Amino acid sequence: MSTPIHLEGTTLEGGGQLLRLATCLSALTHTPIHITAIRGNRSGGGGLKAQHLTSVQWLGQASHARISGMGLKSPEITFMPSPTTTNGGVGEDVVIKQSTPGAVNLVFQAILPYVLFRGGDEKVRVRITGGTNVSNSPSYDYIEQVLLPMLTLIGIPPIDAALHSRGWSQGGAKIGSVTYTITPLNTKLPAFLLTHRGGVKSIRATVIAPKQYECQIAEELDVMFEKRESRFFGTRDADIGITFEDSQHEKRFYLLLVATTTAGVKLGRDWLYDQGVRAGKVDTVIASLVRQVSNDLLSEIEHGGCVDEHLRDQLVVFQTLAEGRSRVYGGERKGVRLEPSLHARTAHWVAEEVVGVEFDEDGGCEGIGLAVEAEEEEKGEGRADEELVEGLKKLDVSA
Ligand SMILES: Nc1ncnc2c1ncn2[C@@H]1O[C@H](COP(=O)(O)OP(=O)(O)OP(=O)(O)O)[C@@H](O)[C@H]1O
Repeated sequence: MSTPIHLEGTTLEGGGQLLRLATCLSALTHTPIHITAIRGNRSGGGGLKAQHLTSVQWLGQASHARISGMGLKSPEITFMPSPTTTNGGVGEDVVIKQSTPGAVNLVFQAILPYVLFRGGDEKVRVRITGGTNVSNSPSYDYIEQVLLPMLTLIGIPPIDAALHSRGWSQGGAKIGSVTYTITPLNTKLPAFLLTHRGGVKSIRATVIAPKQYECQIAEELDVMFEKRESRFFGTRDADIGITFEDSQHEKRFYLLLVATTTAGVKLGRDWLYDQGVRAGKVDTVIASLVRQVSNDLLSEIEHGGCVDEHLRDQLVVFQTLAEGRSRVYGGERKGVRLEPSLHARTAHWVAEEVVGVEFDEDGGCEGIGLAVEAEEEEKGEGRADEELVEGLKKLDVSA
């Protein structure tokens, strides 16, 4: 087996995304890696948290990897996937349990490319428990309204999302659960171009907050939309929808705004306010929530790019694995191209180190054209593995 590629975990963003992307690419391409100073740029000493352990453990089982260094707070791991191709997909039902409200969608982010590119004839239902609305991670609502439609736009078979219950880390930890139904790819993902944005044709607001504030938040949103209509929609008629859900706790205020363009592009921005509201301060919290999220969405619309800040780094893995040159236009300000976020630059770096692709300044990348393993089996290189599928069906991480 070749010497593992070394990745220094404090590079650029230096958080958990570096670990997730590196292990996923390693598992898919059978490339051994060694990551040191894991999450070294995070406060509290870094190292593996439960959510990271869950993802690495699942990918390790799926790729028959030998892993050393697994454990809570561990600062380094070596991940050595089996060099032999295995086939047969990951099974039809995958259940990943977290006993804390660790972000469901960061686990999903880690394993989705593996499920897609591993191939297989059957749809895969992935049920993950944990937090569905957790700060600094994609919420269930963002995944359902932004990431999944954008993946369909770039050529991934539509993925269905079903929310069984919400999971929160604030207002008393509550474990939620989600099922994503994924159709694995049956051939290489062709290169994609996300370069034409189109004009904004509709905006949808998703509000999750204590029931008694429903009317007040709706009014605040109405006033904001009226003031900013021409900045959002230009000369087009405004098409606005607001949905409200009771968050059932004073510490849970969430707002997501998603713009849909004439080219089918989705741009989203959100904020989870989970600090608790001091007596007499609820007006300020609601006003800040609406102002902050609408400012963020406006700035995403005004740069003219085809991805919002968060989606940009989440598409890097698909550019890397597609066949041919994919390009994602990230927008510009005052005639100057917008720099990718630190998360996006970190993802570029990881992909460059692990599989040798190169990202250019225009958001372009020649992908490696990863063959789905079902294709390889037809050529006689794969082998079915019932035992593995059984193991992956249930992963229960109670760390
Ligand atoms: N509001 C949001 N909406 C959508 N995606 C988000 C949002 N906030 C963060 N993300 C995405 O979540 C991922 C967070 O990665 P990051 O390394 O910061 O998290 P992490 O694994 O929790 O690690 P750490 O605990 O080390 O911060 C990135 O892909 C980022 O784009």
